[in-house]
Amino acid sequence: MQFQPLLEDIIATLRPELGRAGEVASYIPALARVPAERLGIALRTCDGEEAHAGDSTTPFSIQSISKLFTLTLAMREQGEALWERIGREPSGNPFNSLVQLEAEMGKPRNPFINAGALAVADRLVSRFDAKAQILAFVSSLCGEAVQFDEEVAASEAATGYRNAALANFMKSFGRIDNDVASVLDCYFHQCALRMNCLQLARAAGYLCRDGAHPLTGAPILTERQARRVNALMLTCGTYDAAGEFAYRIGLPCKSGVGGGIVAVVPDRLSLCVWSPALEPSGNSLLGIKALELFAAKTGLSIF
Ligand SMILES: NC(=O)CC[C@H](N)C(=O)O
Repeated sequence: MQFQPLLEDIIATLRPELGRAGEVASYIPALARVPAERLGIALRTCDGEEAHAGDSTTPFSIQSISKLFTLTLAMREQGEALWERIGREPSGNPFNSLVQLEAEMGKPRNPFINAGALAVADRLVSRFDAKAQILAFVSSLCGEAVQFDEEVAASEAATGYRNAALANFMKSFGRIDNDVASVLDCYFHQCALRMNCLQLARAAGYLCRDGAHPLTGAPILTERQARRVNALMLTCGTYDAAGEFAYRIGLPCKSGVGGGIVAVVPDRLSLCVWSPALEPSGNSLLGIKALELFAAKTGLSIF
């Protein structure tokens, strides 16, 4: 398949829609300043072929896409024990919702909502210098040094009242071991990783290769674990829009409020789209359309 002209065609088709609809996330002040009129797409196949178009090398804040990488680190470290603290069911609620946590005694529904990612961050903070580990891991996956955007991390820390509430609430149920401040610091930094579409398409490559490192082939996860991360992405990776994503796109996806979405075609390729204007559930509006076009034009889907 000729991926480069296909990606260029998707960008050309959607470019006229830039700036027309959706809202850039404004609840994190540093994100509100990102221009909405950006659109990039990149992919990397299992054989190492790459294609990219539009704003595919412009760095952005990966936000909740980071939940993929921290979950992977925690699965590597903890194996099945991780699931004593975190569930595996879609929440059907916004990513930062508090409502289920009380009824479910502080056990988050899944690792991709904020509460779940905070519980994962707690596991990582217990084990090692979590921020350094995350940077080293993600840099290794994409083969380039990635950095935290300290301005975004500070901006989240200054306004992250809901995340602080979620972490404190879980702590009150005895489900967070470390002090809340260090768990939040880890979480705000992982969300503030700055990467571009091409780096993310590379970094997510282990998910289309049965857990093998995208560049070296070394095992990152077992085949079974990789399959399970894909299952969680499909059911929980795009919050309360997961059903709509499965219906329209049919691929495991993980989104972030920075406007990025990573998608996986198992045994074929990993891809990333980016456009900062979001629909109401916090997923990139044109990112969804780009993935929908990609799935329609290639016929690639898990169904
Ligand atoms: N969905 C997201 O990308 C949310 C991440 C964001 N940092 C938050 O905690 O609200």
